[in-house]
Amino acid sequence: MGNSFGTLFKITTFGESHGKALGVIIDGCPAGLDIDETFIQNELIRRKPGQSKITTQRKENDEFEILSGVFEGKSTGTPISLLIHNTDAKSKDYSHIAEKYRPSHADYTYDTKYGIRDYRGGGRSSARETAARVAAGAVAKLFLKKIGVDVTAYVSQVGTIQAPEYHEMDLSKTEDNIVRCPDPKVAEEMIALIDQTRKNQDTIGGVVTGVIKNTPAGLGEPVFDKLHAELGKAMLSINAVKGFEYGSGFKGVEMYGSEHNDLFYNDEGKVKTKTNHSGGIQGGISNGEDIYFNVAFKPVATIMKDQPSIDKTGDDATVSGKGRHDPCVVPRAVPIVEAMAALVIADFFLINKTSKLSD
Ligand SMILES: Cc1cc2nc3c(=O)[nH]c(=O)nc-3n(C[C@H](O)[C@H](O)[C@H](O)COP(=O)(O)O)c2cc1C
Ligand SMILES: C=C(O[C@@H]1CC(C(=O)O)=C[C@@H](OP(=O)(O)O)[C@H]1O)C(=O)O
Repeated sequence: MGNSFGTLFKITTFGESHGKALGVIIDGCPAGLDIDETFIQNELIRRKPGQSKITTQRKENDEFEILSGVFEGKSTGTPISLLIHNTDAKSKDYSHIAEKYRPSHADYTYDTKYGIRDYRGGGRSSARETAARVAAGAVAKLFLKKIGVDVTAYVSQVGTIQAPEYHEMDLSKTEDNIVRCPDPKVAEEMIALIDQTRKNQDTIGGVVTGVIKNTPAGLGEPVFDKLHAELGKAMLSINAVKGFEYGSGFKGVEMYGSEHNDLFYNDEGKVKTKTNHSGGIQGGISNGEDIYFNVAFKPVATIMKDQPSIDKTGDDATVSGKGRHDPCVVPRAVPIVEAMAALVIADFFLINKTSKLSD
């Protein structure tokens, strides 16, 4: 609850957007894992702010320091703690929201719950916190690499502009453009739309699709902690997320059972299905097919225009758009979605180790 996530591969994050630093404690990473710091840094670079004209202009390098849990390049089985300093906060630009509530951000709800709010940027509610998740997710990815599981994500929609289905594109091209859509033509249209929206002092939403390949069959709990339920929780815990669907998702309701059922066949001794409307999960448990899912992100709340709102006393107030903000979150949300997915799969992999005598 609160600041922690996971059962056996557990993380706790800490820190605020304009505080001294933020970080994560990873508790449960098995000992003996090679902790490739260059890989972790690259994942943080993929998420960091200030990377292109279609992201927030705050410039953080997001360099990290490991404080514990790693010895001679390997995890020791003790908690791994990892710190990222904030170096470009410019907190004075945010005093205008000390007493006023930005529509659709977390200002009002934080004040209501705690009676005190770090108004510098979004404080704890800022997606800056997700840097810590990406660092932890990178460690989970290193663990998953060992067992051959591959977690990727890409931008599949911005506004009404949509990319083709994931199997119709080369996902290795996702990092080739600043919006992180593997289809170069669609990517260009998405970038133009985000850029125009930014110039209009507005923001826009989008969808990130996650694809997990080579998951062993059998991960996930059969009742409450189903694999898709945990993936859904992980994704819905990311800032600005409004929807989660996996496999055929909401579109599946338009099909008949005869079309929707994934027919089994024997592929030289391996059980496979001819279609994958199940999204690689049946009964809450992975079946070995690709796991794929969509995560919907709303348009960013802080827009660069004046908007009517109220202040702390309930009086009418105008909130002006100040500070440095993303015009659309999805390009930078890609590594966050991957990180959260990797944490869920790593966690279930450890949990599964205790579910069968023969393992
Ligand atoms: C990668 C990423 C970047 C974001 N950047 C901004 C931003 O610059 N400005 C903003 O107002 N919200 C931004 N958000 C969304 C807010 O953090 C989020 O709307 C806020 O915490 C309120 O939570 P909610 O939208 O989930 O209700 C971003 C979200 C993500 C995932
Ligand atoms: C700094 C980052 O993105 C921030 C996410 C964010 C928000 O409200 O979510 C608001 C902006 O920053 P601040 O907290 O200063 O208002 C973004 O720049 C980051 O992701 O590292």
